[in-house]
Amino acid sequence: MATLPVIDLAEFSDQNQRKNMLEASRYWGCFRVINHGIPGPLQSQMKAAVRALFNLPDDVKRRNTDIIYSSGYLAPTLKNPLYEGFGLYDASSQTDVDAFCSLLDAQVHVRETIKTYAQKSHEVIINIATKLGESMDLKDQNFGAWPCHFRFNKYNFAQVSAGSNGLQIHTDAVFLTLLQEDECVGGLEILVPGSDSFVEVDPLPGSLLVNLGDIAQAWSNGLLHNVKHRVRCKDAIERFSIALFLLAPKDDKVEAPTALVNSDRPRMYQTFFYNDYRKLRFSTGLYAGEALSQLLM
Ligand SMILES: O=C(O)CCC(=O)C(=O)O
Ligand SMILES: [Fe+2]
Repeated sequence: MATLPVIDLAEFSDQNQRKNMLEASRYWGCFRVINHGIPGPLQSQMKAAVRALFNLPDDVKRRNTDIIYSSGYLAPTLKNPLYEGFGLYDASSQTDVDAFCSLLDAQVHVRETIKTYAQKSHEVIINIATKLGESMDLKDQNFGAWPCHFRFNKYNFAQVSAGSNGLQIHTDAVFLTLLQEDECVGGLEILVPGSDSFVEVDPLPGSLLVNLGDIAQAWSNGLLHNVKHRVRCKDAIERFSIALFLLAPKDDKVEAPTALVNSDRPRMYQTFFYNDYRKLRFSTGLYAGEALSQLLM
């Protein structure tokens, strides 16, 4: 099991927290946060709300269609039979969150929970992005304007699937992910950097996991690490997780700020558009960060 660095967001005046966050982001591409501001009861209510959505009839679920490339409902497929997911774009907009709930005829308490959770988790992800920016001496980034995508994941694990992947090895095609894992069912594994071994991520109840994705790697000019991870089925038990993704700059243009480019660290990636990058990943089937190498200078 990997013991990931734990960052206390309430103690950020302590320089060590800042240093630890940057170190974890550069090495693991992943860390935990505690004292993040999402109360435990809201986390439980959100999980119950997500369960309720997965219990909807199939034709209702399919109303959750794509807004940006591959952002909507994903039914289990032959290739990925254990996985099912809802997607909500743009989770930073209460209007969009409302529209998603209306499409699915969500009950009042489900709608209220999703709206509150979206608002709170958006505050948390912006707080983390801002602190990460500051740890790289970038003070003028308006992460609050960057679009967000919610994904609710369900893994239909059964005895016969033990040992197989619920979610194949991938990097997240985003800047940051804020993940509420299943507090009871493990299975998330991350690749130890520079090796081919996976380690299970140790659960820490009440905490949230932060992953850095491909956009963090490209936008930081290669400073931040896009963690490779997967979900394995261990037991015959349904697993749920809730991921909020901070995607990319508002104008869709991914380009390292000039402060992160210098003669020792020349610009690594061509400027590209985020939506094109999503399409590139899906069209090439390269889900574990390899598509980024096609954008190297
Ligand atoms: O379910 C999990 O724990 C991980 C989900 C994940 O990796 C993702 O949604 O990108
Ligand atoms: Fe992921």
